[in-house]
Amino acid sequence: MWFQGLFPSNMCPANASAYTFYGIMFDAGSTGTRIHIYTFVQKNPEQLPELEGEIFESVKPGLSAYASEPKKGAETVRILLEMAKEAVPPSHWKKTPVVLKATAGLRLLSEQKAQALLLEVREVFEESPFLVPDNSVSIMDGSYEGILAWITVNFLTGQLYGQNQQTVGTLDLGGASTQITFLPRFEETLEQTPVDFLSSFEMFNSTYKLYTHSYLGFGLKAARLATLGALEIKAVDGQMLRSSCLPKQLEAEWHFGGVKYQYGGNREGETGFEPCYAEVVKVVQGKLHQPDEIRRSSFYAFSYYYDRAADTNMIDYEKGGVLEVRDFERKAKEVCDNMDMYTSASPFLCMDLTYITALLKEGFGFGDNTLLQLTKKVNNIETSWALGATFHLLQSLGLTH
Ligand SMILES: O=c1[nH]cnc2c1ncn2[C@@H]1O[C@H](COP(=O)(O)OP(=O)(O)O)[C@@H](O)[C@H]1O
Ligand SMILES: [Ca+2]
Repeated sequence: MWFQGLFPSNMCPANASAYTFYGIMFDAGSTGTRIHIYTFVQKNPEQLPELEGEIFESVKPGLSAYASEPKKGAETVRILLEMAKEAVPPSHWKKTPVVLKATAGLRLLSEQKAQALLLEVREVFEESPFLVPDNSVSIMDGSYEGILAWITVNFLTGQLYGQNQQTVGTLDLGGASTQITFLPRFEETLEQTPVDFLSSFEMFNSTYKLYTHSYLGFGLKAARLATLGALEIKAVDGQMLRSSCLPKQLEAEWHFGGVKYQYGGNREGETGFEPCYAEVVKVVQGKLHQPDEIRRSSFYAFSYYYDRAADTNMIDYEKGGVLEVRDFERKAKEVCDNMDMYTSASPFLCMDLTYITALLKEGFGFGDNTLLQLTKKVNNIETSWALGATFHLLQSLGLTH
């Protein structure tokens, strides 16, 4: 494969006859739309390209918030695409591919609304000076989301080439869905796993049989709605949704996926970690497959795992850090049992930390001492499925020279 030798550029000597090319990947997530502009350098025709850098920008809200105004949604993509015109020299525009992949936010919309949004985005792409491959705007299959993020992290950490490959599992917690992906080490894991949780993938001349699954409706924001009971009632407008995970006196409004929700604390009843955990655990208990082997492995965790760990100073916002699963529980207790002290943060902080704890322990079945490597960037590249997707794209287009 062409990117067999695609090493971080600091590993190879500079060469005067270097050839640079680019790839543009849009991540249309449920909470925001992001552009990743990757630069690759081919030092000479015999060598394979290297990843040189990334330009990253994002806007909020995500495309699904424009379900009823698809043209307005596509405008957000146009604005981000303007950045690509700055980043990529005009001489390269025509051969630089641009692709958008949407995730859980669009998966949850009606087919008609999702297609209307994708159509408008496609028009924005067609009007741009970039290369628009077939199928350049689509909703990505959930299993690819996990696989491609796994490829990104294991590529960036150097586990997909060289000797002593020790791949790491990945945990992604989005707004509407969540993914778990790892390379099973034990035969029993393969035997005990439903077939649709296993995916073979070829990369860097090796075939990896990965365990991967995307749980739709188990992202952090979808879980808030499930905890509040918003998914069980038909007309949410005007209904006050209450939870013991929210500050007692709180009453507020929240817009998500084009719907307005009113929510508040348990004025009369209990508040705090214990009643909150009891509420939240119902959302995950018995709903997820629990592979035994993950109790003995460590995982890279990003997206909302990272954000909430950083919000509560468990890790450094820039550098990330290593936590145990029990650290999320400890912090959830601290926040939920002292909600008055955390009034400046999001009113959902207690619920979010409690959900992360319940998802990890009761959902996936992680042990209290499972290690989580919280990571936002490796070598200054975002840990996102977008890089894995770009490798795949460039390979399919044969864009190596
Ligand atoms: O490239 C990225 N860099 C940093 N954070 C990202 C990136 N992509 C997604 N995220 C994080 O993912 C979370 C939102 O998930 P998203 O909007 O992608 O929902 P979804 O995956 O359920 O569609 C946020 O924590 C956001 O910071
Ligand atoms: Ca995502």
